Amino acid sequence: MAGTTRGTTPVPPDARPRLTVLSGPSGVGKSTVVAHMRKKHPEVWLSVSATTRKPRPGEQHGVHYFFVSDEEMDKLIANGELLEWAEFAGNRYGTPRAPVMERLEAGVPVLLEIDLQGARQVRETMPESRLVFLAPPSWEELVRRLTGRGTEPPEVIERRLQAAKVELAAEPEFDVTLVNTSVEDVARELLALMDVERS
Ligand SMILES: Nc1ncnc2c1ncn2[C@@H]1O[C@H](COP(=O)(O)OP(=O)(O)OP(=O)(O)O)[C@@H](O)[C@H]1O
Ligand SMILES: Nc1nc2c(ncn2[C@@H]2O[C@H](COP(=O)(O)O)[C@@H](O)[C@H]2O)c(=O)[nH]1
Repeated sequence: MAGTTRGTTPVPPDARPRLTVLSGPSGVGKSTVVAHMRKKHPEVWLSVSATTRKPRPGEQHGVHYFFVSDEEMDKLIANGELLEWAEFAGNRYGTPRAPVMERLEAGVPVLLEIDLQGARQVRETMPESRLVFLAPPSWEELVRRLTGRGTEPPEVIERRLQAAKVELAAEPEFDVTLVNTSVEDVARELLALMDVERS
């Protein structure tokens, strides 16, 4: 499903970077922050998830997501190929396991951008991971961002906002909270947390 890092020398477990998980309600700005940080630090490897959601205009298979059918997702789950997976607002999403493990073994800093349910699964299976919660400056601003993005119809926005209430209540489960007031500031803080850049 994705490229490999075959040929690289494995880094001893103690010297490997911790897996970083970025979660937060839909529309808070996770993708925007990650795109900003990777412009300056493309060496941070962002996992490409599989999803049953239909592509938005401009989204490319293998770049933004692996867009799969329900049957293909069933197989990925049944074959144990996903590190975690969840149903979110009517679609399924999951993290392909092998590419993540290969990068970590090669000493590459790895970032997952996933929902709360996925973050909880990673906490269970990889307790050494760092869980970062991205919070909006306010509820009103979250609604403004999600609506203003213009990618979902009103009924989907409503589902995502219902999920957002649950996600916001789970903030204390995370190791760190960053408030997305400024994309530049949050990207810098995330890079510092990942030991990629000093703050
Ligand atoms: N700090 C910010 N200030 C103002 N607008 C922002 C900020 N960060 C992101 N946005 C805007 O908010 C909208 C949602 O951002 P984005 O798509 O990155 O959210 P997301 O958390 O990745 O959402 P989803 O979980 O649904 O994929 C976008 O239109 C983006 O430009
Ligand atoms: N548990 C997982 N959640 C994922 C994964 N990939 C993305 N996501 C999260 O889903 C929602 C909706 O994403 P969208 O692209 O449809 O707006 C958002 O919270 C993502 O972070 C995954 O592999 N596992």
